[in-house]
Amino acid sequence: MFVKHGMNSGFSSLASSAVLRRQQFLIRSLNGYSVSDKIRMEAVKCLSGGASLEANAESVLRAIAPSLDPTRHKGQAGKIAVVGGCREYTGAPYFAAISALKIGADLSHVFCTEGAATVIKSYSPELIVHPILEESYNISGVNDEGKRDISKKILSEFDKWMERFDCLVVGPGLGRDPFLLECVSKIMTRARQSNVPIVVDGDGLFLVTNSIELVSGYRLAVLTPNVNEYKRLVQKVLGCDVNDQNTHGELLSLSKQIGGVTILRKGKSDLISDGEKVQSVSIYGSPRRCGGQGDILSGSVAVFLSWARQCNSAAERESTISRTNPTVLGCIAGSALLRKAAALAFEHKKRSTLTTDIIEHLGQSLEAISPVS
Ligand SMILES: NC(=O)C1=CN([C@@H]2O[C@H](COP(=O)(O)OP(=O)(O)OC[C@H]3O[C@@H](n4cnc5c(N)ncnc54)[C@H](O)[C@@H]3O)[C@@H](O)[C@H]2O)[C@@H](O)CC1
Ligand SMILES: Nc1ncnc2c1ncn2[C@@H]1O[C@H](COP(=O)(O)OP(=O)(O)OP(=O)(O)O)[C@@H](O)[C@H]1O
Ligand SMILES: [Mg+2]
Repeated sequence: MFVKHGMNSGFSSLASSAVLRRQQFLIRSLNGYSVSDKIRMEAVKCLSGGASLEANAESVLRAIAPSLDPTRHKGQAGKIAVVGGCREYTGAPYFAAISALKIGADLSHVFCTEGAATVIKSYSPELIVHPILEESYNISGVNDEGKRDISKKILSEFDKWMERFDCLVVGPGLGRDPFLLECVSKIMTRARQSNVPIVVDGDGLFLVTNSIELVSGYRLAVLTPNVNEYKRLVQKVLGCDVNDQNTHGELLSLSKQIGGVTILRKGKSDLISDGEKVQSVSIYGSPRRCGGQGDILSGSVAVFLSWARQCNSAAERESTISRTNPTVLGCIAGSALLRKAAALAFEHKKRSTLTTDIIEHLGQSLEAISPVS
């Protein structure tokens, strides 16, 4: 009994000293004010825009990063699921899922095809991999009724887990197989019914561009298009070609047209809009354009938006922030972190910088912005 009591008080003093150290750091970096007020004011400033469109991305990240409090249990820092991984692609879902863990999520799942599952598991024992998706080539002899049964089984397997997730990332390395995409549409519909946020990337954007109703009007959806994916989205939704003379107006219209879905348009500067305003993140990144950086971003946005949602409910209870959009905060923080990590990786590896090198710098970049103590 005595020992147990001693351990508890040891833990709580450890907890309070860690919290104290974090608060002291924040006070030093924010010059005065009450720490929580100032952090939230910074976050509000970032959302309310002001003269500059450039988001105060590092402040946003600091505002939403949870402290590493020993009283918290496994899962509270985020449970993320990536839906992706097929015959062609195993790297993309791995990059997204492992990035979520490296940033601080507690659990990261991958839902993929059976063939991809073995490969993804072999990359990392940290990931929880569910080999549930099917591609047409694998069920070529199956009739329509059999396909409906397979589809139902996939959905019920996914349903067992879905309520546990703080965010889904749909699309990295998903492929474009029609049967697989039809099943993923149903997964997205279920997630939406349960109010689980969805980050849509890669081939998920191919799916959504052709079936915009999957996300239309869903305020917990984030689309992260690259140059090609954006072009296709604009053509389909706005019915015109991309207009580089009206970048911000076009992004605003696109988001509004899809019912206020948050869009992160990747490029030289990342542009973010939820139809209300446009924010940009232009922190210097890397001149290397190796494949997979977008996958890091989608996994990161999933974690940060989950953290921002937790933050929001605490803030709302205190009536400090009345209008904050966690999906926008998540995008700003994700973009800033990826760019910072890419810059660090490039400093070391120069022309040979690869996505795995950037992932290795996520922790160091996060620590530089929001130190643990
Ligand atoms: N290692 C992996 O497994 C990777 C898989 N990926 C997956 O690959 C699938 C297809 O994604 P993609 O990004 O290739 O699809 P896109 O439709 O964006 O790209 C198709 C082609 O367009 C070209 N392109 C890309 N950026 C361009 C630019 N800025 N200007 C002009 N042309 C450009 C590229 O040569 C690419 O082959 C997705 O599921 C994605 O997640 C990628 O994430 C990359 C890494
Ligand atoms: N021209 C650029 N200059 C600087 N940074 C860029 C540029 N283009 C993209 N980026 C950065 O790289 C990140 C990934 O964007 P990219 O366009 O490569 O995505 P993607 O094509 O979806 O990547 P992936 O290969 O993972 O699918 C963006 O968040 C952005 O910060
Ligand atoms: Mg991509």
